[in-house]
Amino acid sequence: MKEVVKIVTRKSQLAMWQTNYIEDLLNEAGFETEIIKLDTIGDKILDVAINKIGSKGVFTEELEAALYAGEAHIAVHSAKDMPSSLPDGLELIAFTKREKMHDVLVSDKDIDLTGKLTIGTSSTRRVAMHKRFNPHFNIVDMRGNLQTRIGKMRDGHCDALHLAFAGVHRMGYEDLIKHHFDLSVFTPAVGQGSIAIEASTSLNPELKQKIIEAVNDTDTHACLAAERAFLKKLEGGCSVPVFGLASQNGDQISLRGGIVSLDGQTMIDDEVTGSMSESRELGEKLGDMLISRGGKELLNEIKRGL
Ligand SMILES: NCc1[nH]cc(CCC(=O)O)c1CC(=O)O
Repeated sequence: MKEVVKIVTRKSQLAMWQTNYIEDLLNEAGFETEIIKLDTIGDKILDVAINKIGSKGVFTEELEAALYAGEAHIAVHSAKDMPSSLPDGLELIAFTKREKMHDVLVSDKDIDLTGKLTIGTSSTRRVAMHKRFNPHFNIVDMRGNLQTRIGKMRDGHCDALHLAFAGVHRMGYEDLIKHHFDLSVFTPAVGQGSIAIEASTSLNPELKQKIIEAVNDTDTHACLAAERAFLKKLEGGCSVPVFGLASQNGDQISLRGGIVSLDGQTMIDDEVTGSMSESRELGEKLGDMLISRGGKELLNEIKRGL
């Protein structure tokens, strides 16, 4: 008899794509899989901006309850949606090989970036970056899953949606991409493009090891360790305008990251390079560098303004 891995996930189409991707990896490794689908607060409350809902784990808490209760062995998340600190007794055990990390503009129309475009997004990072780099854009809040947002765009709420390439690609909307943002200018949120596996620290160690072997990409894991350590130093979640992206070259990791004020006026950013075996320390180092340049004060000011 094959061993069964019980997987808990959100119900959205993107979450299901990502869960099916994990299922395939586990099935190839000889496991059977069972899916439990749950709604999170982030899925239920759609008329409030994410940073106003208040809870840090808006897309994670209900899934974590299933892990605590032992109803599921693992939860599947977009790595980007994971707070930098997890609740006691839970850990991220694996990260999948990353999809392309950059952001894109999606639209039915031809897009002229020099024009007065109305852009839909619910990310404070994207709003702040546009205020800095594209102050002529009009930004409107756009919540909901990808399908809902595209529907709202087609109803005339905005000219284009600002989204992660990864989600657009996974949902098959690539032909609507009208612009690819440059990674070095429009640096993504920490974790963008990777799928994270969360488990209880009391998960059977042998099962945990087998799941890691089936799912984890070592290079991505090292990059995400650096990015998440950086975010943790800044005590940031996915709702603050912090960006961070690590890339790996041989046994070296380079990490670029920063904070941008909500009005786009102030940006503190820097880059560090170091050994892949010390990726977490590298992230902490970059965090400390930004803090010494006034990063904490900037973040406090941002949090007051949210
Ligand atoms: N914030 C929601 C979210 N979480 C993960 C993705 C896309 C997939 C990914 O980045 O891994 C998205 C949508 C988006 O930002 O466009």
